[in-house]
This record gives sequence, structure tokens and C-alpha cells, in this order.
Amino acid sequence: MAFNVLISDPLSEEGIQVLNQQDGIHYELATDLTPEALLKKISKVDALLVRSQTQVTRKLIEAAENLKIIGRAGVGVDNIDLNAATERGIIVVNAPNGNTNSAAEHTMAMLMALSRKIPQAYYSLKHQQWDRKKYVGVELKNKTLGIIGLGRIGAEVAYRAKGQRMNIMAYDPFLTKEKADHLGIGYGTVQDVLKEADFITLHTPLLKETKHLLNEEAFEQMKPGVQIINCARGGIIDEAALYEAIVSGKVAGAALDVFEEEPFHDNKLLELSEVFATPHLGASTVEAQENVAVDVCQDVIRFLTGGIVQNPVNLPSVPKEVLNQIEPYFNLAENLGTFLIHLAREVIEEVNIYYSGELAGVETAPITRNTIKGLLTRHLGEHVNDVNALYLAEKRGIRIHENKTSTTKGFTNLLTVEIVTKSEKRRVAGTLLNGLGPRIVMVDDYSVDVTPKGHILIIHHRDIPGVIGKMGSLLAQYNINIATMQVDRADVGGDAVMMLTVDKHLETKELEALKQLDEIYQATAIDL
Ligand SMILES: NC(=O)c1ccc[n+]([C@@H]2O[C@H](COP(=O)([O-])OP(=O)(O)OC[C@H]3O[C@@H](n4cnc5c(N)ncnc54)[C@H](O)[C@@H]3O)[C@@H](O)[C@H]2O)c1
Ligand SMILES: O=C(O)[C@H](O)COP(=O)(O)O
Repeated sequence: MAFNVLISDPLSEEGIQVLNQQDGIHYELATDLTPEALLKKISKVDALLVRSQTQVTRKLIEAAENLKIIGRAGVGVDNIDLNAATERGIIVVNAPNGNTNSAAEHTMAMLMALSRKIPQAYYSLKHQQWDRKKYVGVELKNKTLGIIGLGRIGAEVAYRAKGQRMNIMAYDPFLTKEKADHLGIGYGTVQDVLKEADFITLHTPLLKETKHLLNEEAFEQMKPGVQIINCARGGIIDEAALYEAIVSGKVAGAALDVFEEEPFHDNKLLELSEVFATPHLGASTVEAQENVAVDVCQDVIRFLTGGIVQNPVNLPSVPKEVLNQIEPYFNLAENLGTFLIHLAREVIEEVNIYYSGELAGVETAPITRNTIKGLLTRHLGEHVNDVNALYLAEKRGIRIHENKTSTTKGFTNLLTVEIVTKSEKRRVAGTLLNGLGPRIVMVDDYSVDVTPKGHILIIHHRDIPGVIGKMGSLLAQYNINIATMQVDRADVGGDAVMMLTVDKHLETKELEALKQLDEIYQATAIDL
């Protein structure tokens, strides 16, 4: 068979050699295509190889009649419309391990250059100025490095910064005490990191949750004189807020490799002498480029020749006959996972999934994968899929147990998911009602009946007269319309839960206002 491969971003020669060695592969290297020119070419392409520059949009994917696989020679897939690719059955693979070292080294280079103002001092020398007073730096030794996102790159940065005798304070939603102790670092909430760090470095993906993670409010919480490094993704920092924080003197310096808009020829931040930057060079080393090019080309060849890929980002692969039987449960499972992660107040150590009634007799592994996918996506982003969900959970030390039980509590099928954290267990159960679709029927020990869809608000409160009224008036003040509402309680005057569906997404300030009411212990908004 013959396949056309289009390489639309610069790719290392080593990767191209991998393509050359395979019979039936015709490749074209075209790295300067305009979006319009790429759109014209794409219909004849079987495999598209990109880095971060090519924008693989829905429009491009929809025009790609023959496209079977998109290979990303690197980690971040935020330039690829994964939903559009999945909808079209196009597999996306990346190369997540090949550039970890280079990105960590680049971060360290930025950190050291920042602390000693090396780019600024060099620039002044180039302009015939010999100024020793202006470029007095600070030592890294005994300073606190705040790391937000302790995945592959964040952890490598932590190792290296310890070599500089820095103290590390990290935040990652999957960072446990055990892992922090093993690395010999401190950990806390994101607020702890913001408050305590002398330098802050970002290593999260760009997700809905991390967009503008460093915003005006975050800068306010930081120490005066803090310095910022971003070698992850533009957009994690609100650039306008960073500009103001530097002008006001709160932030003493910033070293940036990535930007909200790339490429650019003009960025206001670069007018400030406290800022220096590189044009997205974190992975630009000979070694990293060889690694990622070889990894991604090998995966593309494996896929095109009928093999199993090693780094799938979105692969849905379930045999047809099994799929027909269990597919209706996938959405319910994913929604239960998403629901529970919002209730988690601590790091999740264990997940127990109970299959009851009809469900006890079917192939449940793909349903488990969808549950875990729902649980992890909030913090790990869109690259979590039913193929890699269990692996990602295992990497984070989360134990997963499937249980088949005969207890159905009156339902013909019941899927119950429980998370276990250091100090509590939280549970949610759902069912597929014949002809009526999915329902959430239990939250912890409370009975409810809610379609898992839209904007859900769960309020844990004390069962006393007036609390429902107060809650209703407060929502009305914020112009939030209640669509449906149910209440259940443990005992008269004891703990109770309200489960509401509302017509719009609840903002943090609105949830905080609810929590200010004496009778309310917890208010959680979930968008499904
Ligand atoms: N500048 C470059 O050239 C370059 C090179 C490589 C990678 N990157 C970028 O670096 C980022 C991280 O890469 P990685 O390989 O370490 O990925 P990774 O998946 O191993 O790590 C990301 C970590 O971020 C954590 N996270 C998610 N949401 C968070 C939040 N709200 N707060 C704190 N932590 C959160 C995740 O739990 C995960 O542990 C990616 O965006 C990637 O694209 C940039
Ligand atoms: O996500 C990544 O792997 C890095 O940002 C590298 O991007 P690049 O391949 O465009 O250098």
C-alpha cells in the first residue's frame, strides 16, 4: 500500500530517515505553507506530521478526506483540534518523552539568566555600556522555587534546582506527600506556592483550567520582587496582568519562552527591561528534535502498517460487538468520573468502581477506562483518552479496583464510582433508565435523580428551616435561574444535600458567596 505523508513543520533528518526506510511511504516536506495552501493539499494526505506551529483546525481536519493519523513531534497538542480528529476517526499520536530533558534544561538556563540579568547585561555591553551597578543579581541558593505542574518537565526542573541548593515548593493536583518526600521537595496548594516562592516556573499544559492561571489576582498574592519563568505554554500567564505587575514593581523579572500569540513580531512585554525571551526554543536541541522525530515517525509507520501505536492521544479502540453492548454506558461513566473529581478535596489515592445488575455480566474494562478518563481530564486535559487513562492514573499512583456486585438498589443496572483520599471517601452512582437515558441516582449516601447534563450545583448543608430560601435568594441576586432541585438528608436537623440544575455556569465568587452562609458546608459547581 502507498501512503502520502505531509510534514508541515521542521522535522529532524533522523525522523525522515525512518520514513525513507519504509516501503510505500511518499513524503513531502513543506514547512512554509500558508493555512490556505495547507487546506488545498490536505485532501490527498494520509498522515500529517507537525510540531507546534501548524494549526490543525477543525476546518483543516474536515477537509482531510484521506487523513488517518496526525503525528505531533513533541508534547503539547493544543494546536490540534482533538475533538475534530476523534470525531473523524483520525488518531493523534505525540512524542511526550523526547524533549523533557531539553525543556528542563532550557528552564534552568532561563532561571539562571534571570537571576543574574545576563541577557540585559549582554545587551548593554553590545551597546557600548560598561555598567556593573545596574546588573546586580540575586543568588539562587536558599531561595524558594515554586513549580506549578510537577509532571515530566516540572520534576526534572525540581531535580536540577535542588542542585542549585534551592528550596522547592510545588503544586500539582496529582502530587502526593509520598512523591514529594521521594523527590525531597515541599508541596502545598497553588496559593502556598504563589505566596512563598521567590521564583515561579510553570510546567502545566494549556487547558481550560490553566488558562490565565497567573492573572492579576495571582500576582497580588506573590512576594514583592518575585521572578517568573514560563517555558510551558503562552496563555497560562495573562500577559496584560504580567505587564502591569512588572510596571508596578511587584514582579522583578520574567523569562518567557512561550506567548499567548505565536509567532509575533511585536509584544508589549518585550518593551520592559525586566523581561527577556526566547522564541519557543524549549525543545530546540539536536537531541530533543532527533528523539521526538524518530518517536513520532515510528508511531506513524506502526499505525499505517497495522501495528499498535505507543503514544496515542485519542485512540478509541474497542471490538465492534463489545462496543455495541457497552457503548451506551461510556458517557455515563465519564460523567460520573468528572462529577467526582469536582467533589475531591484531596489527592485521590484509590478509585473503586462497582458494576451491579446487568452491568455485572458485561465487559467492563472500557467503561472503567471512560470513568477514569472523566476523572483525570479536568487536570490532565484533552490528551487523556480511553486508551491512556489507566496508564496515566497508574503513573500518578492511583489504585483502581473493579467490583461486580449483585446489589442493585432496585435498578436493572447501576454503576457506582467511589474515590478514596487520605481522609474521606466520596461516591456517586448512575444508571441507564430504559428509554429515559442516563441518571445520577446517588451522591455519597443521598438519593437524587438528575440527568448528568448542563450546569449542576451540589450544596452540602445543615437541615434547618430557611436554608433553601437563603440559597434561592442568593442565586436570584446573581441572576441564576434554578431549573430543577432536589433535597435529601441523613437525619432531621442533620447533614443534607441539595442538588440543583441551573441555567448558567457558576463563577467562583458566586460559589464563595454561597459558602459564606453559615448552614452551607460545601458548594460545588459541575459543568457536564
Ligand atoms: N517550551 C517548549 O518548547 C516546551 C517543550 C516541552 C513541553 N512544553 C510544554 O510543557 C508542558 C508540560 O509538559 P510535560 O511533558 O511536563 O507534561 P506532563 O503531562 O508530564 O505534566 C504536566 C503536569 O501539569 C499538571 N497540571 C495540570 N493542571 C494543573 C494545574 N491546574 N495546576 C498545577 N498542575 C497542573 C498535571 O497534573 C501534570 O502532572 C506542556 O504544556 C508542554 O507542551 C513546552
Ligand atoms: O509541546 C512541546 O513539545 C514543545 O512546546 C515544543 O514545541 P515545538 O515542537 O514547536 O518546538
